[in-house]
Parts: sequence; structure tokens; C-alpha cells
Amino acid sequence: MGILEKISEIEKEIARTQKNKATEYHLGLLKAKLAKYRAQLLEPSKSASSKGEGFDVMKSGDARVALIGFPSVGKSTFLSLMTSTASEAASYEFTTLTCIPGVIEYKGANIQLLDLPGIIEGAAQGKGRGRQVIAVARTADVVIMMLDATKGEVQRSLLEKELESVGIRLNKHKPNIYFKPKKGGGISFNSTVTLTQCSEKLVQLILHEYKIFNAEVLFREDCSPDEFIDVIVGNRVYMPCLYVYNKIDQISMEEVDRLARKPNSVVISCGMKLNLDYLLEMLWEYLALTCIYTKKRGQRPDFSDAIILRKGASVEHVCHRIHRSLASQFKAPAPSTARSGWA
Ligand SMILES: Nc1nc2c(ncn2[C@@H]2O[C@H](COP(=O)(O)OP(=O)(O)OP(=O)(O)O)[C@@H](O)[C@H]2O)c(=O)[nH]1
Ligand SMILES: [K+]
Ligand SMILES: [Mg+2]
Repeated sequence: MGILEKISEIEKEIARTQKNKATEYHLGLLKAKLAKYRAQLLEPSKSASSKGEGFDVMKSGDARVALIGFPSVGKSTFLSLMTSTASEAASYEFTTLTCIPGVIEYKGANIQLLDLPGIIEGAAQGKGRGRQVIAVARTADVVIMMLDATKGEVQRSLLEKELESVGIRLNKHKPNIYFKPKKGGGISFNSTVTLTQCSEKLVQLILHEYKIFNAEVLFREDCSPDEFIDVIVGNRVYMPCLYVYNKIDQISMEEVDRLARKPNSVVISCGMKLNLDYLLEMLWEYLALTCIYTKKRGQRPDFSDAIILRKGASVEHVCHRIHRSLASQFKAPAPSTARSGWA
């Protein structure tokens, strides 16, 4: 049996297995197996897809946003509208065949927006240019999943499944589990909260499936078996995702209203330029960038020229952006002197 068949067998078994106390270990094991096969599937041909016409676009600007979606949902139309770059748009599918970067200028920041070929079901397994598109998505700070508002929910769940299967986790945070493989001593298991989805036995079973017999595990939140598997496998990408429903000029007001109320969602029309400002505001929020304005002592700050930083950036980062040598000079003097420069 090939890997693809094995994966589909396990998926089927998971689907037909009822979820209850009696089956939880069985399900946990199946999920661990599934994650293993998926990893195998992605590894060998990784080099093949990054060779040749890869979409190696240089990272530039303060942040990167990737446009993911089915063909003809309006990704290129959107890029041409928001940036000074023109990307060909047409009514036939797969108009865009490569990665086209543009820049959105917003609040003094340069946000790199990447237009990509449309992806379809099976993309993760290499259909179309799916693998290359997904590889680019992994490098983004935020994904915009563009959806055709006239097509209902199918597109969204199919694409979520594709991204999920290659280890991209949308709008989720990294599970708060401490996990450290050891040389000996068996498996030590602890939790700081009450666990409702995992138990010591299940954790051991899953670890054994990965041939891990010595490790320290500490659950700091009530995680699911899938989340624990993510921690063991590693290389997961946790990424904010905005679901953007385009072409709302084609649907009823009631339907627009329904879509707009969904979490992490924005409704727009590129054709009629509707709600694009709001989308930018949301995008800014999801990027979580911080603007820092510098000023000379006794003068007002220059609000036209910001230093753009990621959330969680330190004073050292700020120093580095001003001048390479500033950080080392900054630390040296007594605190009072240091502070006066920043008053
Ligand atoms: N009615 C309507 N049509 C739109 C809207 N936005 C884009 N379109 C049309 O949708 C078609 C596809 O647009 P593209 O921008 O080429 O779509 P794409 O997602 O880049 O497509 P691929 O590159 O093939 O994946 C074009 O005919 C656009 O004019 C919109 O808001 N409303
Ligand atoms: K198109
Ligand atoms: Mg396109």
C-alpha cells in the first residue's frame, strides 16, 4: 500500500470510529500514525518542488501577507487594487502561474502582499502548484484566504484541510506543553491543569508510536491529542488568517450580513471597491505591528517616519533599527543617562 492509500485508510477509520471514552486511545494512536505518514509524504519530494521554478520571492518590507485561494476568486484583482503592481486578472482559472509581489503602504509600513496561483483540493499532495504555493504561505506573517462569496462554505473548509495537513495552524496558538526528549529515565508526565482530553496513558501510547520512551512532558493547558502530536512532531506553523469573502456584489444583503459575522472574516467586493478600508484595518490588527516614533529632546516626534516593529520587540531591536552600534552604546552608560536619550 502506498502512503496516500494508508493515509486515506486511516482517515476513513477515524471518521467511522465513534468518539467516546472507550475509543480515545485507539483514536489517539490513529492520529499519531496519520501525522507520521503525512510527514513522510511531504519530506522526500520537498527538494524537488523547491528546485526549478520555485517562487523564491525576496522578503521585503516590514511584513509579508500571502493570498491563498481557489482559482478566480479575485486574488490578482485585489493585488492590483491595493498595490502599484499590476497582476493579470481574467475570468478563466489559473490566470496567475507564479508568485507576484506588491507593496501595500499603510500607516508608514510597507507590507509585502503576494499574489499566488489558485490552489485546489489536493494541493498539499502536489496538485497544480499547490506545494509551491503552500511553501510560500508558510513564510508569511498573515495569510489572507480569499473566498468567492457566491460559492458558500466549501472552498473554506477544503483549503483549511489542505493547510492543516501540511502543518499550518490557522488562528491557533502554540499548545502550552513542555516537551523534552531525554536519554533515559522513562516518561515523566505532569500537568498544571485538569486534563479532559488527554491522560498519562494516552500520552505514553502516542509517544511510543513515535518510538519515544524517555521524555519529560508537562501540560500547562487542557490540550487535545492532536495538539500534543503537533508538539512532538514540531515544525508546525502557527499563523493568523483572515478569511476574505470577495464578490459580495453578487450575493444578497442577508448573505453578506451572515458572512460578515463569522469570526476572523471580512466581506469585500474588489469589483465595486467595497469595504477595502476595513479589510486594511483588520489586516493591520492581525499583523500586530507596532509603530515607534523617535524624537529629539525638546522637540515633537516626527509622525511621518516610524520605526515598524513586531509585537514583543525589545528596546534592543529598536536600537538596532536606528543604528547597528547603538545597542552596545545604549547598555554601557548608567541607567539615568540611557533613559535621558529616550525621554
Ligand atoms: N463580480 C465580481 N467579480 C470580480 C470581483 N473581483 C474579481 N472579479 C472577477 O473575477 C475574475 C477572476 O479574477 P482574478 O483576479 O483573475 O482571480 P484570481 O483569484 O487571481 O484567479 P487565478 O489567478 O486564476 O487563480 C475576473 O473576471 C475578475 O474581474 C468582484 O468583487 N466582483
Ligand atoms: K482568474
Ligand atoms: Mg490570479
